[in-house]
Amino acid sequence: MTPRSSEDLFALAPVIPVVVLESADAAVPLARALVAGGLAAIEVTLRTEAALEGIERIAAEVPGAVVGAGTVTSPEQVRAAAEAGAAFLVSPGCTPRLLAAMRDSGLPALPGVATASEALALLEEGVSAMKFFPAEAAGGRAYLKSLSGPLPQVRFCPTGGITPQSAPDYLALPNVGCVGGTWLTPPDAVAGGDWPRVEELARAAASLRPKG
Ligand SMILES: O=C(O)C(=O)C[C@H](O)[C@H](O)COP(=O)(O)O
Repeated sequence: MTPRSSEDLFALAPVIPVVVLESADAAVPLARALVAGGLAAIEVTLRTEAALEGIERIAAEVPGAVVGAGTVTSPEQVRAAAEAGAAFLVSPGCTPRLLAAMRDSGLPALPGVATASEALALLEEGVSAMKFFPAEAAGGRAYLKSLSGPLPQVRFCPTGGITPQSAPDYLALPNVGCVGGTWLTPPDAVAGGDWPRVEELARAAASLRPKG
């Protein structure tokens, strides 16, 4: 399924795995393991040299995967990600230039915010789905719960410091669409090609439910 909106992304799974690829060769088996475990949406961060090629390979070779680009911080990166075949975009923060480029790409996006003012600025632009980053460091679940009072129309994907233990508490909030995290792809498992372990972690994450 190709997500047409950020709400579509939220509907794919309770967790978006955030993936740091040191080698493009790991991209396809890693994505296959995540999809086999039940996590279709995969965010490949543009923090490494291998990221764009990894996105390209996943988009071309892994049916069922919805691969997006994370750590998008410039209009140039938006264009490169779209060219590589990214199906969605995620950024840690947002600026007017970055938002304009995201819009121009036509791809669903989760621009990052960490405060009420930043969320209001995006709302003024008609954006109501956002990444909340860095979730734990910026105030965590309590902070997001506080935002749901004055800004009930915003839905967040909190990311940054989230664990399988804390994810169900976040998912229980009315303003959380899904959560993001790197715990699905431990660096040693990826480096060692331990795809069964990645699939197992994905399966556990795909079955996470809101607490309470
Ligand atoms: O800059 C970005 O857009 C990122 O990709 C930041 C990541 O969302 C966090 O680094 C997640 O990392 P964990 O806290 O290990 O789950």
